[in-house]
Amino acid sequence: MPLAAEPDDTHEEGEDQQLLLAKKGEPTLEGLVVGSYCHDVLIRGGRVVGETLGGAAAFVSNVLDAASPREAEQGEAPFVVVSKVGRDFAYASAPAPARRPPLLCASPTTSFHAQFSDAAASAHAPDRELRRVHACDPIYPADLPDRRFAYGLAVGVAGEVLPETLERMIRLCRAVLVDAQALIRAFDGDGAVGHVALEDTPYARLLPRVAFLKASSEEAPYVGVETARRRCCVIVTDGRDGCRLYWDGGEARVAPFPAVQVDPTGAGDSFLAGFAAGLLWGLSATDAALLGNFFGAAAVSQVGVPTFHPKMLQAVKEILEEKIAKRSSPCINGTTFTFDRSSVHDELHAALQEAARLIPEQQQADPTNGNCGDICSV
Ligand SMILES: Nc1ncnc2c1ncn2[C@@H]1O[C@H](COP(=O)(O)OP(=O)(O)OP(=O)(O)O)[C@@H](O)[C@H]1O
Ligand SMILES: O[C@H]1[C@H](O)[C@@H](O)[C@H](O)[C@@H](O)[C@H]1O
Repeated sequence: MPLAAEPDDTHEEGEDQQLLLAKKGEPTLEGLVVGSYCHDVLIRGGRVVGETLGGAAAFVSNVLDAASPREAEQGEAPFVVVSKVGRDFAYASAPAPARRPPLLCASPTTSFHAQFSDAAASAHAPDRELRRVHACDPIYPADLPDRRFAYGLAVGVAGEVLPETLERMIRLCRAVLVDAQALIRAFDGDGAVGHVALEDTPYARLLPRVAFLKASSEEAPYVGVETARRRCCVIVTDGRDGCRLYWDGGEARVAPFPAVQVDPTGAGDSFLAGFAAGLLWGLSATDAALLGNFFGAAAVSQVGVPTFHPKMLQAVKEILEEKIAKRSSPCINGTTFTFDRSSVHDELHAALQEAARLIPEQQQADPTNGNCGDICSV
């Protein structure tokens, strides 16, 4: 694994201007995912019921690889992951880190204990109590590659995406999508995860330069949706109820897909990546959120980072190719977005609902699933 760079915040605006022109031969829809892989320990009733690869970067990579349109039929989806782990990292050979290796640091890998309680089975209780047990180094601006990207995803889990790092992402990427959990998490002396008001953080001033901010319903009060929607499009996810989008001048509810939830971990991450993939396919934000909901539902159906059934992915790809023949242009590649539900929204939902029937097939096919038992049955 490559070694992490030393902190260095010497990049200047002028220097970044040099990067504005994409170099010949670079993929035009290349993405930049920033946030660290981590270790997740899942605990129920005082007993460890699962130990898995975690970190939004892992869930996001998994979905982007599965759902992004490919410029060529073969090969990996074009995106780079900037992530940090310690020498204790236990999942270097798992598919996401193996494809896009993290930077190696002297500090230990970020690690979370997720405590599930029976209350989590009720509709709107918080899914789990999270405690950060170890924190790896932050990701510094100098850790980001010196080139332009079509889009960026800021998906920290433990405060590793510093304000200056987000600012550099904004300079490097044409459109940046941010998970609020990267901005508003606070940790007490015991590592318990709490939240601070976004407005009180140094990230607040960057919001007008962010395209989309995604928050869970638990995080939404700290984001201040009414203020934030005047600066960027805010998406509030609400578990099995799907999500809502709020932009300056409009809002939309996007219906969920049915799922048998066994582990809610990574639902929000998978949602955001599915949403980004939808934008890459040229969908409006409200239509792209259908793909977010689809992959959120697929994520909760398995423990840890899900493995998608090839038949399901093929079905999704065929649906997108068919329905999006009527698309305008890839929104993520420009500076303006369309938000409203399109005329194909309901057709797309119905077709994806058919594909969602194939989600449980993976659970049966993958022998590593089910060994942990249900983490959080509902
Ligand atoms: N039980 C469920 N059934 C169907 N879809 C679900 C379910 N739970 C989550 N989803 C989908 O995933 C999306 C994200 O879920 P949620 O709102 O729970 O995110 P989150 O709290 O950020 O998740 P996490 O922090 O665990 O990654 C939802 O908007 C929904 O589309
Ligand atoms: O692996 C999980 C996942 O990335 C969640 O989205 C995040 O909330 C947790 O902190 C992390 O441990």
